[in-house]
Amino acid sequence: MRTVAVVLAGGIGQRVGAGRPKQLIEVGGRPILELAVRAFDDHPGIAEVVVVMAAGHLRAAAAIAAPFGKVTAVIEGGDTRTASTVAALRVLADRPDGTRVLFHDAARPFVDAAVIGRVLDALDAHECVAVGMPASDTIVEVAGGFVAAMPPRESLSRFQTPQGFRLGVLRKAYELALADPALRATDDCGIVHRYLPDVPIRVVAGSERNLKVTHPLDVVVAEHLATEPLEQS
Ligand SMILES: Nc1ccn([C@@H]2O[C@H](COP(=O)(O)OP(=O)(O)OP(=O)(O)O)[C@@H](O)[C@H]2O)c(=O)n1
Ligand SMILES: C[C@](O)(CO)[C@H](O)COP(=O)(O)O
Repeated sequence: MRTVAVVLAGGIGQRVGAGRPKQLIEVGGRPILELAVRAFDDHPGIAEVVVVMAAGHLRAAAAIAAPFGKVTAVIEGGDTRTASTVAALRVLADRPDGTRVLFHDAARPFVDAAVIGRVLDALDAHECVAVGMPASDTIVEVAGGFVAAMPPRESLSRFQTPQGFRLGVLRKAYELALADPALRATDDCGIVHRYLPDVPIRVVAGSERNLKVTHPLDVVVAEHLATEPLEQS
């Protein structure tokens, strides 16, 4: 079954504050968006790439995507990451439920073939796959300025992307989510977990290099990684 990668670049990068979407910033001389698209275009397990771009920047995204033979569409995203995923699901409306689809943050330019490969392998046996890394800080739940819960650190995982799905499962989860006026989510596995709780979500290992460029400091780290790659971990 054909596998489609969706590169979500619909955000405006408010926290980085570069005055333009952070995925257009260059690290190591290449736009962050280009690096993310390249990772999927290069991967032999990916047949097609869809780019979801922030409104007002489609021309820039199309120019970046033009050299990549697997890119079939560059579309406009929505106001939230969730709305951008929905825009991609619309473009994929005619695809069979069994289609495998990977959703990736454009803001993670250093995703590599090994991580993508682990997601693809896990999708052979599972309908929903997340990428996680062990927590290194102690993470607590805080309510009203006080610690409310301290889950054991060994049970916690920091999610990265790509997140992989059988298209039919993600469609169903989003159908239920969009009917919920209280819908709030920070990722697509979260939508499946909340609205289709019986669907197991397999977690495979990510990589420390697969960081998300979120704050100005991350741009500095990304520039360093782009020019002086560290040992893979
Ligand atoms: N409306 C949105 C918001 C986010 N994203 C994408 O989802 C990924 C993770 O989002 P985030 O890091 O929050 O990016 P921004 O929304 O751009 O950042 P900020 O919240 O600081 O504005 C990014 O690749 C971003 O482009 C998207 O496709 N559509
Ligand atoms: C999907 C994600 O990258 C998993 O860690 C994360 O939830 C995205 O969050 P953001 O606030 O949209 O950057």
